[in-house]
Amino acid sequence: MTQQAIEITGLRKTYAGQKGAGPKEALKGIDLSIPAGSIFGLLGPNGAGKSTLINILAGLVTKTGGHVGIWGFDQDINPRQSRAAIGVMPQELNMDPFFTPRGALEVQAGLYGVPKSQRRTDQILEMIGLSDKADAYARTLSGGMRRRLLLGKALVHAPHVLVLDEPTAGVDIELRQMLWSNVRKLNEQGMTIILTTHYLEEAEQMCDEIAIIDHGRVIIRDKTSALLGRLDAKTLLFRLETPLPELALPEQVRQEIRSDGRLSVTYRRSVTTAGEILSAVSAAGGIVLDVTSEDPDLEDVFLSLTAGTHA
Ligand SMILES: Nc1ncnc2c1ncn2[C@@H]1O[C@H](COP(=O)(O)OP(=O)(O)OP(=O)(O)O)[C@@H](O)[C@H]1O
Repeated sequence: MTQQAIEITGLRKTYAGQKGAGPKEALKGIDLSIPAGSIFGLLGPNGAGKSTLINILAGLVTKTGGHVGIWGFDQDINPRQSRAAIGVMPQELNMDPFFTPRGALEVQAGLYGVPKSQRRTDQILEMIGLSDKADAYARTLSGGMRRRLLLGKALVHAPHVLVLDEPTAGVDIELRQMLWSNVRKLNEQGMTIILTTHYLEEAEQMCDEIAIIDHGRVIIRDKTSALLGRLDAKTLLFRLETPLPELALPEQVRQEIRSDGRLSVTYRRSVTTAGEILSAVSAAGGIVLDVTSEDPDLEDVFLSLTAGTHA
């Protein structure tokens, strides 16, 4: 049996009401196990409860009910061991401006009780590409460098599980690639990775398995490939000689003009055939210069699962 890096059962969190508002039930009974050695994606719309879940794992938010096991340690019974098993790279970039990267890593290692002889400060600095900035004040570091330092800080105690909360939100392509190559390397060395991201394409490329959280509940959890296979949606893309008025197509078929001018028609293979769509295009007098097809991506899965649940 695969060892579970994380085992969560019946996890609930209710925040006390703020400014006259009633209590907020952010997690409504989450059951989730994350296999050791995997790269696991945690997705969901804003306010779904992802940060609450991560903060509970990190020991920063107290749960209202349920059980959390990290690397086999129950958070309530073995709080120290479960905390030592996990490292979290947070979203926010605020850090003490007077620390140098080396200083920040040393302090963090101290907080986790890593003895001096076991610290890997230079190795971590090299991995995150900050060796040449090791002794520069944090306030002189760029946003990208600070983010890399946050990754480094999450690694000082060599955790079994690394959690990345929106690690690539707003970062440039170069940094994104560096982060992902680091994450892949760490995963190859056996580290379990949990990440939240708004970039579905990224989750599709990086994650072995994905859970989608919505309104404090896990609404789906599956292997990434299986999740994509669940939808029988298909898109046909037409390059036409001249634009057409809206086609007469069944209601569930979505048509739009892409920014490159191509007509995109998305339909469900179990309901509509490609032939019907081609007929509608030619009935409208369309002259097709080129046609290609696209399979559904995670965004389609996501939209179809969370559609209609938001105000
Ligand atoms: N400290 C708090 N007090 C009261 N309500 C809170 C608190 N923190 C979060 N919430 C509420 O709990 C719900 C879940 O929030 P959470 O931040 O976990 O969602 P999220 O999925 O991480 O969203 P995002 O992607 O925007 O970070 C939201 O409705 C949020 O307003």
